[in-house]
Amino acid sequence: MSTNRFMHPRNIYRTRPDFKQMAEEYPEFMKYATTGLNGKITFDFKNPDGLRLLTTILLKKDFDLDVDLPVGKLVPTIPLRLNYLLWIEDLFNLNFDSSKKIKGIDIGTGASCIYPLLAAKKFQWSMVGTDINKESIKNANGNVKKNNLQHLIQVLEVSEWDRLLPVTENEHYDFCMCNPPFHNYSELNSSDEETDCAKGVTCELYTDGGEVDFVKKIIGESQRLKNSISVYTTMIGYKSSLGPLKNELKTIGACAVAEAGFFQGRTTRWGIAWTFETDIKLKDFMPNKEIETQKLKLKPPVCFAISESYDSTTALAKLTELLTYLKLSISMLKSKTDENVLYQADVKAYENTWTHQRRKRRKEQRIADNKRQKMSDNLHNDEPDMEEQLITANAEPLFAATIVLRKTNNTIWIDMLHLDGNRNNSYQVFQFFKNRFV
Ligand SMILES: C[S@@+](CC[C@H](N)C(=O)[O-])C[C@H]1O[C@@H](n2cnc3c(N)ncnc32)[C@H](O)[C@@H]1O
Repeated sequence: MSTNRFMHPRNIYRTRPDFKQMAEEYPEFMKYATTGLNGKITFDFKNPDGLRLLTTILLKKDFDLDVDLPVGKLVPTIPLRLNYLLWIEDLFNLNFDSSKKIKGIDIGTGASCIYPLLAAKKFQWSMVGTDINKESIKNANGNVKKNNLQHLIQVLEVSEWDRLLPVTENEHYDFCMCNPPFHNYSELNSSDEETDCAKGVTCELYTDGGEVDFVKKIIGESQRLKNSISVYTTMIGYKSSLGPLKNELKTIGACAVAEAGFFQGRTTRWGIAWTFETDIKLKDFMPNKEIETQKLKLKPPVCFAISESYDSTTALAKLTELLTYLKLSISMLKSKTDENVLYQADVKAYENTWTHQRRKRRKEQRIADNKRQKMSDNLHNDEPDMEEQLITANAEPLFAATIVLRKTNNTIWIDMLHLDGNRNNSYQVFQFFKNRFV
């Protein structure tokens, strides 16, 4: 199923960019692309320099922005950045007159200064972008000047303990936004450890306590700032962070809370918005909801009882291990009604990981070695890659299902519900689980 249709309706990347036209207009594009016998252009998305060039071209072509993306810093994926900004625009359309001059803050603007640049150019919003990294601040300032946007964008260096407070003294803002470092430093392998921010991309993606702690600090500051900012928003990299953050917002008494899903290619990110102003309306943006209801109408369940040698704990551990092994994309589902449900998730497979296991293990080892090499070359980039977003955005999953682990009358069952995709794949994945559990 194409996930492009879950992009924001006004996202121009719902339609794939025309590579032929790009190659004609930007000859350097062909440095990283090849033309097949059928005339089809294939771009080398694995090349970090190519990805940087492609992003620069898209920003020029689609937004008339000249952006310098330095080596060793995050290359921002534009479809995702647009999805987030368009949701914020939706929230303003709900609340403000279109003539209102909007003022916003981007916490952690990065070397690209991508959100302020897009916000200023596309919507004419005034923006303050903050960051803790001196190199990023310098490059961000350079990008603002290059595009003559100094009248709309200000870039501020802040301390790592601050989020909003240094910006908001005596000033009212309409909104704030943030693409936080998602991961916790403790998740870094000790061999990869690189805690010094000056060294590059790691500090853009990692923070003490991960995104939950990072955003909790924003929430804490918002409790002090209250109506100094009309709409607080942030992006989230893990769906599991939504729960704890929404709980935190409940405890501090936010008047309204809304959430969003940003779908692009195989990558999903989430957004949360909150306000303390009683007359501000917020609205969820969950474009995949429609598909969730469609799924309920799908085929009857396929299930099997697992071997009695498993108890609830070992069955759950085994299932989690197998799902990780199969590299399925997983969205956890909460069971509201049935306490016998031990695990419930929507899973999707985009590559066949269940056949030719040995050959695949060797390939994986080679890829892992390459990745480690890249990391030490400081090219590691945890962003959803542009290939996923622009090319495989149209890819159908090979297999999709809801997987449930449940205990009924002392027997543990695995159900595969709402099977979708190729029948053969569904059958093979079913057998894969059955062979390992029965
Ligand atoms: C994931 S990057 C996002 C960069 C850019 N906004 C983008 O979307 O591509 C997170 C950024 O937050 C910055 N950062 C980390 N802690 C910060 C803090 N306390 N205040 C402001 N920025 C911070 C990092 O230096 C990094 O540039």
